[in-house]
Amino acid sequence: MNDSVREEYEQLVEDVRKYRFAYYNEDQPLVSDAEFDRLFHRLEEIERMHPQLVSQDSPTQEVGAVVVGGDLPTIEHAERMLSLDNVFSAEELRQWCAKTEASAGRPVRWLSELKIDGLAISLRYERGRLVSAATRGDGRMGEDIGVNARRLAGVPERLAGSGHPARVEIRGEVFIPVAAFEELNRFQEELRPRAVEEARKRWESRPAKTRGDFPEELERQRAMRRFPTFANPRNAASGGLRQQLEKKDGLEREAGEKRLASLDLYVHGVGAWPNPPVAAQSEVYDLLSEWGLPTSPYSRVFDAVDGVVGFVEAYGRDRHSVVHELDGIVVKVDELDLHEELGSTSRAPRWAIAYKYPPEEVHTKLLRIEVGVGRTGRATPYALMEPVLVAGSVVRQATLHNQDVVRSKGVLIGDTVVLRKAGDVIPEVLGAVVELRDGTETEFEMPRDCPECGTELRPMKEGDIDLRCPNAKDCPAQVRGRVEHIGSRGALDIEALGEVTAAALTQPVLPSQPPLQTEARLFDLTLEELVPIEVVVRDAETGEPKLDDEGRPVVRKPFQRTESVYPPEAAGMTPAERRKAKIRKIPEIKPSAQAVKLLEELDKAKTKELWRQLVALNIRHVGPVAARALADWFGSLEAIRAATPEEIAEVEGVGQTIADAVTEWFVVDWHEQIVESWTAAGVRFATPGHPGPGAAAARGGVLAGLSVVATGSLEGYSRDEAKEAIIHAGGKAASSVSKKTDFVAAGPGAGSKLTKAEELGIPILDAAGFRILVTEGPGALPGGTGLDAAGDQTSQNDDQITNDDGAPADAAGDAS
Ligand SMILES: NC(=O)c1ccc[n+]([C@@H]2O[C@H](COP(=O)([O-])OP(=O)(O)OC[C@H]3O[C@@H](n4cnc5c(N)ncnc54)[C@H](O)[C@@H]3O)[C@@H](O)[C@H]2O)c1
Ligand SMILES: [Zn+2]
Repeated sequence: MNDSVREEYEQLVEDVRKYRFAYYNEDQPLVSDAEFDRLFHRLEEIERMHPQLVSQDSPTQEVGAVVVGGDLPTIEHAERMLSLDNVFSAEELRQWCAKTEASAGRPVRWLSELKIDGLAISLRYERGRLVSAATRGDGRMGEDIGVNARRLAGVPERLAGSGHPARVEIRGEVFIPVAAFEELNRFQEELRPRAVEEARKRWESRPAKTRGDFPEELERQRAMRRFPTFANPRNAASGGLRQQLEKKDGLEREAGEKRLASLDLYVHGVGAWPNPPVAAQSEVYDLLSEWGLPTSPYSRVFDAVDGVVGFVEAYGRDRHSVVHELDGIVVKVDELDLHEELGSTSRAPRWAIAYKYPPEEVHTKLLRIEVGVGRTGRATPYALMEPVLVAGSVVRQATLHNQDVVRSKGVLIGDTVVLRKAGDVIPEVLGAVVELRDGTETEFEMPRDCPECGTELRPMKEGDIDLRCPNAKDCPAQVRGRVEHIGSRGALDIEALGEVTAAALTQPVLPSQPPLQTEARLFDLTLEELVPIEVVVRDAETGEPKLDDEGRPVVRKPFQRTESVYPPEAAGMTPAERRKAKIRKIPEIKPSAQAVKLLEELDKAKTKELWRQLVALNIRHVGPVAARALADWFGSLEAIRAATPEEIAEVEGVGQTIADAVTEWFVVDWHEQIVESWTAAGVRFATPGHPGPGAAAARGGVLAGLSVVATGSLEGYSRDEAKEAIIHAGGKAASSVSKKTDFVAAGPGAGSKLTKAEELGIPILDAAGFRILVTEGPGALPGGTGLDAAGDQTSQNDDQITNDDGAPADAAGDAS
């Protein structure tokens, strides 16, 4: 063996010891579990290759924590508590099962259980009475957590039933269920303002002359440290069980009580019980359950390994359907006589194995915090991290929402942070690994000015946490957002106008003056303007510029292509003449197909429906549904502009919020300019043939005064089309069923709205009935109008349909 291996080995031993201590004794992991497992595996590998290295005190021979020197007294286990060996793939699992069956010399039944991500405890019962409770510790000695364990719901003071052994150690896992964990963190949050208030009281009780100003910010930060957001349930459970409540008082005591109350337990084994009256581990569980101990409802026994692998795969897909966090599956030989026969190593039994799922929580480095500005001007800080694989995808960016969230997470730039994929998709920074700081980390400061246009950020309303860039008119980020929105499917649906094109038009590298400083000139764009544009290619996910091999941003020219053509002097020459004159083709810059398409599509968009034009104006709250209602009622932008807020609010499907937003929109100069220049460019802000405001109702539309709910999928109508048909017929397209609803049209997939309608006795129509209703009116329905059941003809404006974002989530794709 060479020196470098020895060196690596010694480093590994040292690291594993250090990480274990931090993890078990301080509930403060320094590396992620995946990283720890990797190091541990490497250690095992080196020892397999160089057995002479293995000494008794190698970490591979030990169960885990060091228990001496802590705050709690220690207790010796009657039988050692062991850890488990790991496998990381179905392949390794099958190999392990095959090997185990070979050692057993006969087929084995496999008990498969969820591996609970909690901490192991041992409950010692003598003749059915609880005498002590301890953590696993180093396997021989554990910490005495009897006082707290006695308060867990799953720990009976006396076992139920009879025939209890003289002595038995019941092993289990203490954990915090996912739901309780979320509640616990909410509780911690609620304690913080209370802590600040207490501090304020103490401050007020001091003589006014000496006390100075109340240090509110300082107290807020102190409260954050006293009642932090827990990063994961396992560590919160471990600390919760090992806390000494009697030493706490006040809010700390309350927090401790809450934490203890959030703990739960499943038992999964026994120790120091020489002759249990059963033959299988699964039967042990039945017995424990009869004794009143909580066993896991998720365990299954399989005759063949395929069943086990299926179990592993099923929970791999469905991890979040379980009440607790799990980090793997534990597979145990069910037959107890084989446990004896197979025995254990000094660290783990040979009759059980833990299959570990890939991690969903990882550590990575927080490189920078940047601030993005969106369509409505909101400034959102987001974390840029060293790329890391979590739950199957590479993550490098996560939103931090606002400056308060950054502060409450306590992360500094340069920190090692804990990253999790929440709800399986959205990456979330949970917090920092404070112990790994080296002093070079810096605090994030929310920039004073908009990073895109330099205007000072401010809250729009008093008390708003979010800061916004007030420069709505020509902040490039906001213009880019609005232009992209104009192209989206819920607005003018312009395929060539996606995010890259929007960026090219509003924030190009070249020319230095972007073609669009606001959206006013959108319909005046010319090929000549488009062709020279150069834009930086940005990562769709992070918004960061993509870099080439030499670290320079990748720049594209989406609107130009190069074509080789003969120069003008070659005009009219034959190929032979050109050859003779040595005239070659020269490259010439031409508009790309993308440029041509964009202008064509823009041209077509000018005469699209009025409601689409309204959505394209980016008026707050005016999304497709509200825009349709406005367009149907007023028939033109001119009529909408001429209306008072009261008149607008009276339109079915529109309420005061939208009405105010619309009226306020017209007051702004540069908004008027948009309307003017779009009109001049040929945008049609009117529905041809519309007879004027209130037409449908004035015409006495067939549904005038009636409220209709459409639910489920109605053949021949999309959701929006169904609403549109109702509004068009002069009716009110309501989104929830109430006593005021006159008809419910229900197709396949209709859920609670249909049930509600049945309960209320509201007439229910299928797609065919709905078609008759919206075209010919209720009188034409087969079997009469059904209006007897629906008394109220003057349904009110009670459910206005607003959409804060003003658009559906799907934006048009970018063809470039
Ligand atoms: N991040 C770090 O720095 C760090 C340090 C040390 C250990 N760790 C992590 O701790 C774990 C290793 O510790 P370990 O020795 O406790 O091993 P382990 O967690 O891999 O497996 C053994 C434990 O699983 C528990 N368990 C859960 N459900 C069970 C069930 N149904 N049946 C039987 N046992 C069940 C038992 O308490 C048992 O002691 C690894 O996940 C490792 O990544 C992390
Ligand atoms: Zn700005």
